[in-house]
Amino acid sequence: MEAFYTIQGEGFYQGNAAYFIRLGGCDVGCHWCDVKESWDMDAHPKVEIKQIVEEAAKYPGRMAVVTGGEPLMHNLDLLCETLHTYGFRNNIETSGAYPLSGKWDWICFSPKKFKVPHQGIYAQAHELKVIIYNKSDFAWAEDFADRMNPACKLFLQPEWSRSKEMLPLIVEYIKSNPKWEVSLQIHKYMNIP
Ligand SMILES: C[S@@+](CC[C@H](N)C(=O)[O-])C[C@H]1O[C@@H](n2cnc3c(N)ncnc32)[C@H](O)[C@@H]1O
Ligand SMILES: Nc1nc2[nH]cc(C(=O)O)c2c(=O)[nH]1
Ligand code: SF4
Ligand SMILES: [Mg+2]
Repeated sequence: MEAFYTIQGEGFYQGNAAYFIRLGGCDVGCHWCDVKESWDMDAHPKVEIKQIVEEAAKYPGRMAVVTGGEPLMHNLDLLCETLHTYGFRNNIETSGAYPLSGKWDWICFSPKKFKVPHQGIYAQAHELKVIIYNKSDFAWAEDFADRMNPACKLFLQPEWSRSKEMLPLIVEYIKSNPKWEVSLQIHKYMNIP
């Protein structure tokens, strides 16, 4: 759908330069999704993998973030292989709704109520990032935290339109449950992609 060099605004690598590759297509249907224009897979032209990676390699950063849409609706083996050949570190943002493909250096799993995650993701994710839309989402987040590998980083991220209401709750929650960290979508505050 699009590709751009920016600063990772979320999660563990927040603040680091990264080349984002956003793949078209998602059928998860989050009503608050901030890239609904990505949902229709057919609305976005197909681009050669080599062309995408050669463009990425023009920038000095060597961290790639593959996102979407739901990137795992595509088989990502060849994209990952090509990125690695060019010296990239491969990170993915996924809802976990489809089986994993590709070789990943970092997997950010952001589960959704609207489509159950695939079992394989729990052992493999490096980061769990739960979106907090209302108060009941804290208990929902804990349920996922229990299923993750013990080394998995845990983040709570306010749903953007609900930040004003949810942030004070997130702050208090993390003070009481310090295994969690906050993730704020800092790119939106900086007005960058
Ligand atoms: C647009 S999604 C694409 C990747 C994948 N479909 C997923 O949901 O993880 C990228 C990240 O943005 C988060 N996100 C999407 N809309 C958001 C919103 N309105 N507020 C906060 N986070 C949001 C998702 O939870 C996910 O972690
Ligand atoms: N700067 C920036 N950081 C991000 N982290 C995850 C994003 C995504 O949409 O997957 C994203 C994004 O769209 N922009
Ligand atoms: S899974 Fe990701 S891309 Fe799909 S609707 Fe939800 S937030 Fe948007
Ligand atoms: Mg985004």
